[in-house]
Amino acid sequence: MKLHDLNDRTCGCDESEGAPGLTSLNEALALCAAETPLVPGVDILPIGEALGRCLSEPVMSRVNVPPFANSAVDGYAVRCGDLIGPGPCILPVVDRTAAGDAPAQLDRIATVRIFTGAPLPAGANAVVAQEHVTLRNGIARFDRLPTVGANVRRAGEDMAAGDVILPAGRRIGPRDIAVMAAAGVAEVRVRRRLRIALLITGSELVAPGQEAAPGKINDVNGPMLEALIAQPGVSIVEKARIGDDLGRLCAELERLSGAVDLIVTTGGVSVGEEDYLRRAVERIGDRLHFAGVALKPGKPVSFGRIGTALWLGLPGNPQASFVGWHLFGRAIVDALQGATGKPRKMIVSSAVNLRHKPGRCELRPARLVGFDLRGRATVTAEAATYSGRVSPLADADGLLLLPSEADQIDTSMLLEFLPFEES
Ligand SMILES: Nc1nc2c(c(=O)[nH]1)N[C@H]1C(S)=C(S)[C@@H](COP(=O)(O)OP(=O)(O)OC[C@H]3O[C@@H](n4cnc5c(N)ncnc54)[C@H](O)[C@@H]3O)O[C@H]1N2
Ligand code: MOO
Repeated sequence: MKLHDLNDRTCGCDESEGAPGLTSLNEALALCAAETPLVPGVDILPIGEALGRCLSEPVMSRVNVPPFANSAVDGYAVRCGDLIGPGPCILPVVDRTAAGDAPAQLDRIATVRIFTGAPLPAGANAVVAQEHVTLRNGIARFDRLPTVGANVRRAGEDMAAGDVILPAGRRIGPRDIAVMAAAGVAEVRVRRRLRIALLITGSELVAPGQEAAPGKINDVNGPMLEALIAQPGVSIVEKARIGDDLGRLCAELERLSGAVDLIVTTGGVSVGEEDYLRRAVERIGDRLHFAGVALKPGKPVSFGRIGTALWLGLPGNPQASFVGWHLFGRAIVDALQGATGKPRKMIVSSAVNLRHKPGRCELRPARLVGFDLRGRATVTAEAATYSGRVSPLADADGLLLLPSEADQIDTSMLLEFLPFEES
């Protein structure tokens, strides 16, 4: 990956001084949560098809887990009350029980040969592991007396029938599927699939691989956002690339607003004469919740409503578009689905001193490089953020938050870091 000239200033991010007229990052995130309605409607899915979907109601265990007391080891089931004195204990083996068998009976001074997972014989209350037992002519002998419950997995010790095992709003992961399978849950109710439209604007754009005439560039945001948005529970039902034309944009936004839950646009959201998105939403939309955030990159990011559809206007610069989706797009998707989980966050320190211009929070692609003397993760980042550059994204493990008021970031400061979930 090429090293960038640290002194070059071609980004445009710092064109307006400070943050006049911009909404703070926290306020913008609060508006995303407050102004996003929960989508109506649920799907009922087999648990094996529910990965990544969001529970619309709590899930309860249908059974006790385990459903019956069973042995945690291969060994010999005993009744502790039979075993008195210092030992050794000498007991006849009167039965044999394996996983899947119906429970045996232990109703006399004896032992039952038992295997891991087999139901504990009625009357037995402990299992002696076979490593501590010698067996000769059907007689088991062991020296150490077991305590009541030794090597026994009690019925319901993991989960009890009726227990809430997963809360509403949980985004289902592989571990949740394990818990539901154990609890005898076959199907779950999850929020219905979101319908998202992706509209990439810019007269300069061509599809990657297509011959680019002078003045044209490859569309980065289209393929990048398709990959970022494509999650279980979300369908991109419309995607289009259109030129900078106010009339066409208005018509397209109006059409899409009746068909989807969320319209995501990129480009054309800043202050230039060819930037039509805000004007289009002001003309045909119902609300503009914010237009511009004290954030770098991503300053022009905007959020509003057109009819029943939400609109997220991401900037054209690819790094700004990426950060805008990471912060606001994911928050809006979570709110539409009623997801209660919070994005993962780490506290790190920078392995190198960094400079930052006060006024806007900055989210700079950064790489995890090791640990400091206190065991805290350390990161390195480029000396500046260039929102038009794409290559720093591939090198990064996450986004490092440089607080808006800080001008110097030194290696002793604690910083927030948002790790990427995908590899
Ligand atoms: N006078 C000012 N100019 C700019 C300001 C400002 O405050 N005052 N803000 C700058 C910031 S910050 C950003 S970010 C950009 C965002 O502008 P837009 O959202 O209107 O985006 P465009 O002007 O359409 O494009 C910006 C840039 O990105 C390239 N681009 C656009 N779409 C794509 C795509 N799909 N794939 C790859 N590259 C794309 C486009 O060609 C431009 O170079 O505005 C600054 N200007
Ligand atoms: O270049 Mo701008 O700050 O949004 O990304």
